[in-house]
Parts: sequence; structure tokens; C-alpha cells
Amino acid sequence: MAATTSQSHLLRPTLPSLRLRCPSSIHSVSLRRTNGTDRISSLRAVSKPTILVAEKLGAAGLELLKEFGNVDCSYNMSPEELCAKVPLCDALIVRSGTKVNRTVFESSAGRLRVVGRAGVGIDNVDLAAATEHGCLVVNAPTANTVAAAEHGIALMAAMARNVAQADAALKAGKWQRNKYVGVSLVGKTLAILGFGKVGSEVARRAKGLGMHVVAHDPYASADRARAIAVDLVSFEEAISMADFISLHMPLTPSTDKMLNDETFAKMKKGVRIVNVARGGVIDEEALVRALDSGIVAQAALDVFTKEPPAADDKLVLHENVTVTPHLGASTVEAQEGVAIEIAEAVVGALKGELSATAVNAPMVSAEVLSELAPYVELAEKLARLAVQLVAGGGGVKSVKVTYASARSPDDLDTRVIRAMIIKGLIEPISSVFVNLVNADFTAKQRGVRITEERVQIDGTSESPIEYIQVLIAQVNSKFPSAETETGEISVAGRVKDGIPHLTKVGSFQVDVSLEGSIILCRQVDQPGMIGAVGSVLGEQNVNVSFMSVGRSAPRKHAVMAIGVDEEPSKETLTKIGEIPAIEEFVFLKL
Ligand SMILES: NC(=O)c1ccc[n+]([C@@H]2O[C@H](COP(=O)([O-])OP(=O)(O)OC[C@H]3O[C@@H](n4cnc5c(N)ncnc54)[C@H](O)[C@@H]3O)[C@@H](O)[C@H]2O)c1
Ligand SMILES: O=C(O)[C@H](O)COP(=O)(O)O
Repeated sequence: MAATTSQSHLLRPTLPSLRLRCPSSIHSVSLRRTNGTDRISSLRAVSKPTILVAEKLGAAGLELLKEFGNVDCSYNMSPEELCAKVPLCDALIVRSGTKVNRTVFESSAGRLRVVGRAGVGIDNVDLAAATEHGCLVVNAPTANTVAAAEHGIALMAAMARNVAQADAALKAGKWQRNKYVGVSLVGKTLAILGFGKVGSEVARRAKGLGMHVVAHDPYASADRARAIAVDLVSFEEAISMADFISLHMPLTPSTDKMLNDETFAKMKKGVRIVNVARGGVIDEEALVRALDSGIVAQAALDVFTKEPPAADDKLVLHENVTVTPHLGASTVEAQEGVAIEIAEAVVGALKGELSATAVNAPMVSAEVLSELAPYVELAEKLARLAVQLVAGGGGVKSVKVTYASARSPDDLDTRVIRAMIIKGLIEPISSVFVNLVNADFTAKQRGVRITEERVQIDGTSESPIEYIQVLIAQVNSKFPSAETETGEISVAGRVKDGIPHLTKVGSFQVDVSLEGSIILCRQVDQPGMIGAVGSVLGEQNVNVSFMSVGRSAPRKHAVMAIGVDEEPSKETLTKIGEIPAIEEFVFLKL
């Protein structure tokens, strides 16, 4: 007889929820479903989280943060000072001036749960390191769009009319009307590279100025371009036909130094360039050469590869270059908007809510999330059970998850469910904390391959999923009855009245609510077994919540699933094992 109890110290109790991870010291709020009803439950209220604001943030945003946590506004910190502070902080808010690199995440020693970027560009945050550390990154992608677009237009007009140069000359006592003859914008071709939020706002405004606007963006929607009468063209076409080029793409490995010697050579002689995106999208040394050779007549730059640039930076000092110190988002209105947008996102993340502006986690609408909540709980618990059934030694490498639904397979977004399966598989056997942010990364890192299959079955399409099956392949089970004929450990379950139920173990049908803990016994099917096990548990004051027996055939083998509210002692489990008809049993903690 195989009698096995799982090691309880490995099995941290978990709350069935969609929480990303709340620091232990804060109000932890999660979306849970009880008896078919969604509710936001406040799980505990201890002390407030600490939110470090590393760069100046608008007052309205600070107020929101202060209502929720202890706010430490420490501006102009050195990298060392930042690293010294992060282990004391649950959240960090930055603008573009702070490098949140791997060392910052390592220094946080797991405490940092969310980084809020008060703005759009997240090129100053090491997303891979954040994800590996299970730290959510959120940004404020909309509030400064108009400010950046207006600044782009302001720079283009100022450059075309030599405003900055003429202003400096006049202040130096020089009245140089002939020197500062400009060029007109009307009738000129403007090529917008990066037709996203800022790019399209610049396009609208430039059309109002009478410019002919084309755009290049490999991912932009043609409908949006049509809606504002902008032609989408190839990169080569855009740069070769433009009188003005305005840059509005993010800095990524593929946009890094996108304008370089080779591309400048393809431009119309005398082109003018505006950059309010990121300095790194231009090879700055190549731009100096292009300015010197006259390919580029003028440039107007708000952003630089190194910010602030060196005092003797050739590009900044170039006569034909107009510069501003990264002011694109710096309007009173934009900064208030950004501060509120990021404060709401950070507070939401600290509460454990999924964020609409998450950069490194799945974004799922509240509606979908609410519908999926009990299935998320079911998935995590099935995975927790399945992994506890694995006999030691082998290691989990290959897991197949099947979702059966009457809905079309395309109708099911499984990202959140998959993440919780990974959490259920990995947390009981490691010290790693798995959440929506780091789930896929953690699975990959541990060599666990998850495959998913969506099966369409007959039935009502009212519920998103009829049942979920978790199969662990290439391992032996400490409870062999959980193995299928083909040798995989298999558990399956469904949601009934909002409550997850275990409905199948191996090839045995059972029905037990996934609450508390579960004892699985395989016995020879005969009268009195339920009573025998029940009385052993009763003698030890262990409350039985559910019992269910599934059998292969009458009087042959049966699997009994017993839900218990308390963890039975070792002696109690030994006594169960000593009941003569019991052939194997296992205690599993949810
Ligand atoms: N100067 C400032 O203060 C300031 C303010 C706001 C935004 N920005 C910067 O402006 C840029 C755009 O911001 P947004 O809010 O419009 O972002 P967005 O994501 O809405 O738009 C970026 C667009 O660039 C496109 N893109 C990606 N790769 C491209 C490529 N290789 N070629 C052409 N297009 C490409 C994307 O498809 C997307 O449509 C970002 O770099 C952001 O950091 C700067
Ligand atoms: O990406 C952005 O949002 C802008 O570059 C603004 O950056 P800032 O917050 O440092 O002004």
C-alpha cells in the first residue's frame, strides 16, 4: 500500500484570486467569486505600502498616492541612493530621467511590486529584469500625447523660422534680418515616422498648417491614416520625398539609430528633421555629418542619446540645430494628467488589480476577468493538486492543459488562466513567487513546457469553459490511480455554481469541491468504506466537507475523494492507511 502525505511546508496556502501580488503590509483586494457572485473582498488591512517617487510628479497624482500609501518623494537620487531605497519600497514612480535597470530590481530583494513610468517611453526601464523579478511595469500612455505633438509642431515652426537662433542673436545685440530668412511650411511634404498617438496628432496639426503629410509605420492601421487623409508609405518613400521628417516611434532594438549615414544619404538635400521621440533613434554623429554636408539643412531636437548631453556636444552646439531639454511632455496640463494616470495605475496594481496600462503583463478587460475569475481559481487548484501527485525525482517538464467549451476556441483568452496554472504547478515545489507578470518566464526558466488545447464541445455557451484538464506527462505518480492509460497524471474539474470542483482523477469520476484539502484513497469497492474513513477522521475532529466515490465497476476499484477542512495529523493519515481495503492514498493541500 502506498501511503503518502505531501510535505506541508512546501505547500503555502493560497487565496484563489487574480492578485498580481500584494505586499504583506497593505490592503490586499482581490476579485473573487463566491457562490456565483463577484465581489471585491478586502482581505487584510495592515500598514500602508511605501511608494517612492523618484522624479517630480504633479500634485493631484501625489494626493492620490498619499491617500493609499506612504509617499517618499526623493528627487535627484544617484543610482546608488536609488538602490539603497528600493528594498524599502513597494512601488517606484519615475519619469524618463531615472534608469530602472537590473541592479535596481536585484537591490529591491523582491519587495518592489510595481514600477510606474509617469509618461509613455519605457526605454529607461529594464522590462526583462522587471518581468524576471515578478514586478509589474505600468505607464501613463495617453496624458502627454497632445503636449508632445504640440511641442513637435512648435519645434518645426521655430526651426523653419530660425526663432531660437534669431532670439539668441538679438539678445546679443545683433539685428540680423537677412541672416534669418526662413522657409515656409505650407505646401511642404512632412513625413511622419511612427504613426501612433503622438504621430497622428502631429499629422492632424500639420495638415491644418497646409502641409502634405505622409507617414511610415509598419504597424499602423490604414483606416486611421485614411481617417485623417494621410498616406501610409514605405520607409524609403517617406525619407526620400520629405521636406520635413518628424520622428514618433519608440526606441527599440529595431528603431535604434534608424536615421544613420546610410539613410541620410537617401534623403532629399536640405531636409529638416524634428525629433521629440527618443535621441537614440538617430545616430547623432551621423546627423552632425549630414548637417555639415548640407544633406540636412536643420534639425530640432527635444531628446538626446545621453540626457543631459555633454556641455560640448557638437550636435547641441551646431548652428543649424534648435534644442530643448526634453520638454515634450512638460506642460502644466500634461503633467497633471500624467500624474493622475500613473497614480491610479500604481494604486490599482498595489491593490492587486490588473492594469489597463500594464506593459509586461496581460491586459484583460474587467468584464472578461470577472467571467473568468472562478475558472482561474479552478485552474490554479487543479495544477496544485496535479503537481502534488507527482512522485519525487522526475521533475515536471511537460504539462498539457485542455479547455473544453461550447464557445468557439477563438473566444477564449487563456493568458490569465495559463499564468495561474503555472503558479499552481511551480509554487508548491519551489520558493519562487509566481504571478501574472513572471508566470511564462518562470515556466520557461524552469524548463516546464505548457501546451494548451481548446476543445469545442456541445453544450451551452453561457459559461466560458465546461471543464479544464491538467495532464502532467513523463512522470510517475505517488497515487498511481491518477495516471491515465497512457501514463500521464490527469486531473480535471469544472465550475459549479461559481465554485471549482474536482471531477476526475486519472480515469475515475469524482465530484468534490476544491476547498480546504483533499484526501484521495483508492480502495476495493465494498460497503462501509465511506463510514470507515469518515469515522477515523471524525475521531480526530477533522471535519469532512465533501465525499465522493468514483469506481471503475461495482465491487472492483474505486477512488474516494474526501474534502477536509483541517489538516489531519500524521497518525490520522496512518490510521486511514491501515484500513484493510485501502490500497493507496494521498493527502493534498490546496
Ligand atoms: N519628448 C517627449 O517628452 C515625449 C512625450 C511623449 C512621447 N514621447 C515619445 O514619443 C514616441 C511616441 O509616443 P506615442 O505615445 O505616440 O507612442 P505610440 O506607441 O502611440 O506610437 C508609436 C508608434 O511607433 C510605431 N513604430 C514602432 N516601430 C516603428 C518603426 N520601426 N518605424 C516606424 N514606426 C514604428 C508603432 O507602430 C506606433 O504606432 C515615444 O518614443 C515616446 O517615448 C516623447
Ligand atoms: O516618453 C514620454 O512620455 C516623454 O518622453 C516624457 O518624458 P518625461 O516624463 O521625462 O517628461
